[in-house]
Amino acid sequence: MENNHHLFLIGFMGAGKSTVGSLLAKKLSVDFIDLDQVVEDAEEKTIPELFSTKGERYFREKEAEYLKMIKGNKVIATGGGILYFDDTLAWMKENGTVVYLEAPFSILYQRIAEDSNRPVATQNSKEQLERIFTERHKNYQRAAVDMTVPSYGEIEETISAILKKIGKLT
Ligand SMILES: Nc1ncnc2c1ncn2[C@@H]1O[C@H](COP(=O)(O)OP(=O)(O)OP(=O)(O)O)[C@@H](O)[C@H]1O
Ligand SMILES: O=C(O)C1=C[C@@H](O)[C@@H](O)[C@H](O)C1
Ligand SMILES: [Mg+2]
Repeated sequence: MENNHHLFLIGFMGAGKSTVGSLLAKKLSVDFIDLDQVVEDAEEKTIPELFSTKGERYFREKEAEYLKMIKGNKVIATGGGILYFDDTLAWMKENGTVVYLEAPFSILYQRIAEDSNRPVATQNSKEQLERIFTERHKNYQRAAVDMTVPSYGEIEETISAILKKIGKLT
């Protein structure tokens, strides 16, 4: 059986995975999948509803399960907690390229602070969130050693940097 060749965008909440992912997919003329949206559609609940009714662990399990069902050659915006289970990264590496959209915590915090759709952001203080960020940043970087792209300037620059990294732009 042939492997998939997806492009997985990973990174903290507000890193731009959804925004960049959808524009990038258009440029590459491939389908875009927002994994958070896939989970919400399949479960017929919003992410805050899933967290409050079924719990975080249930959401994480479903997120990993639905990710592994995606076939083909797509740009996939993952959820910020996609590295929750170790084997998810192994699966992503076997099924495509993992790109980390990186930005400093101060910028990410500004982007997510006003939004109530991210339970991990609303349920933690700024200090707690920064600790979560510091821990995850190490893991995101390790997961995408040569594929880390700045995501705090112009969106077009982020897209060009990804295209360069994946060899679609010289
Ligand atoms: N260079 C950039 N790259 C990506 N996003 C940027 C950039 N500059 C500004 N932004 C803004 O940052 C926000 C990123 O939000 P987005 O919802 O795409 O993040 P996300 O990574 O999908 O978050 P989540 O994990 O919560 O789904 C958007 O409002 C986007 O316009
Ligand atoms: O960083 C996280 O843990 C999350 C990020 C979002 O993309 C969603 O997947 C959900 O809100 C959890
Ligand atoms: Mg998103």
